[in-house]
Amino acid sequence: MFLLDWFYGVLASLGLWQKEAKILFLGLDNAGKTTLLHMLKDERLVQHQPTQYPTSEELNIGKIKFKAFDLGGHQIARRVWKDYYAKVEHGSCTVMESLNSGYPILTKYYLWSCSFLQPSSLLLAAPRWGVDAMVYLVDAYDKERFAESKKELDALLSDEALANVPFLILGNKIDIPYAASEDELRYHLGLTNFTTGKGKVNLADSNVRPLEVFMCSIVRKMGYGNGFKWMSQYIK
Ligand SMILES: Nc1nc2c(ncn2[C@@H]2O[C@H](COP(=O)(O)OP(=O)(O)OP(=O)(O)O)[C@@H](O)[C@H]2O)c(=O)[nH]1
Ligand SMILES: [Mg+2]
Repeated sequence: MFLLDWFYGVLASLGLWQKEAKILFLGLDNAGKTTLLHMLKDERLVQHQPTQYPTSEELNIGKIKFKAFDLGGHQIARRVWKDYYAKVEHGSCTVMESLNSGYPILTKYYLWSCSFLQPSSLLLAAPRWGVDAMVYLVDAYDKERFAESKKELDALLSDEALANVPFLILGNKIDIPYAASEDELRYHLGLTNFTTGKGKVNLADSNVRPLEVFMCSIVRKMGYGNGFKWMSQYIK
């Protein structure tokens, strides 16, 4: 069973062995979310079109269940991020899906969204999920967009629905010369005093949300493994 051994090895090396987790990949468009997802899934580097519609990848082998949602990072896609991480609240919150756009849209957003998205046909109920961990990707080379990325990150960090969710911030593309350093990225994202420490840091009794920055290059297969290992200690 060489293949299975190899596969267990990959998940174990990422610290995801015997964990069952829903992980959301967010970040601006072009940050590298889909590239990362596919690298985790089958270690293949594939060139992707910008993600138009939410996709999920599920891996089930033995006791491991690893489900990742990749929502796309362009402007319209960002509106539905919340639908994917908000916890189920009392009663049911109606989430609708426009078949045209592929995006589930909360009822209250629906009216003002529709002229943009022009949904025509059936509306389907879609579930809402809580998430176990958040992976937020930033293109460390694209310094002009740090402010935009910070704005979206701040909105996520201040959302009560995510109050206790561990955040792994990945500064991607460090293979490109002049990409930002870790300190630079931390500074521009306003995280200088908010990261909780690498390695094993027990935050269980502290009510502090685990948050850390790791630099990586997905195409070089480096850096993100340490980030996932760090994150996995906080996934129950
Ligand atoms: N140099 C370099 N390029 C990368 C790296 N990771 C991803 N890319 C490139 O960045 C571009 C965007 O990657 P995607 O994975 O499609 O980005 P995304 O976050 O899914 O973007 P949206 O789907 O638009 O939200 C692609 O051209 C990738 O090949 C990296 O580590 N280094
Ligand atoms: Mg994508």
